[in-house]
Amino acid sequence: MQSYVSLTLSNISIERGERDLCKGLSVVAKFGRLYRIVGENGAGKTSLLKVIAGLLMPVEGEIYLDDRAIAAQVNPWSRDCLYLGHQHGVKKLLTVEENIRCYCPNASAENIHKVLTQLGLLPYQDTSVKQLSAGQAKRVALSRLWLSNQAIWLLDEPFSSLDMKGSALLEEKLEQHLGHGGLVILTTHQALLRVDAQLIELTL
Ligand SMILES: Nc1ncnc2c1ncn2[C@@H]1O[C@H](COP(=O)(O)OP(=O)(O)OP(=O)(O)O)[C@@H](O)[C@H]1O
Repeated sequence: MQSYVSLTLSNISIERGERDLCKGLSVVAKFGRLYRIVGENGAGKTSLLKVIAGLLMPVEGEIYLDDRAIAAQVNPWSRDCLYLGHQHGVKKLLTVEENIRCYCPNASAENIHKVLTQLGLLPYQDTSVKQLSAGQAKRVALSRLWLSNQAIWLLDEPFSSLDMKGSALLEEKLEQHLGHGGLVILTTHQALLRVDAQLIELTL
């Protein structure tokens, strides 16, 4: 994993469907910390995550990784940034293991076994995702975090559908990522029990 100091959102304005979602938002997000985007339904939390992920263009503003504008990055942004949207992003007709192999084609059999064990998915390794519960399918989607090399995790509602054990497991993983110098920016309607969150408030 590459090491960085900060991700800076500078004067970001986002508009969707001719509605302003945020105007002139500036945040310096430090690596090693977790940022939680807060705001009511429709405030623009998902939209802001998509802007940071490079999936949506802001009407103005710039994003910098340390002192380099992301647009000017030589390496693809995906090398540093893992975005998990609140759609599961799992292929329902594939098995659990096939999904994980799609996400991480270079993962060793040993690592995949480890991740399946940690996420309680080992008994479902060869089961197609369409036969899983919502929480189990969410665990498949989240397996990317266990195999990720990216420093920046952008997570839209990562706790949704997870039971208490799954939520604790995910928080532990986030804590570990921060401890390794990673940066997490997420949305969640759930209280975080283990990790301190800095808030990015979206209010217009
Ligand atoms: N594809 C789209 N085209 C036009 N407008 C959109 C589109 N997607 C979302 N919007 C609008 O953008 C606004 C912000 O949506 P967004 O999903 O970012 O909010 P949110 O804060 O994540 O909401 P929630 O808490 O309900 O998940 C909403 O008013 C929504 O109607």
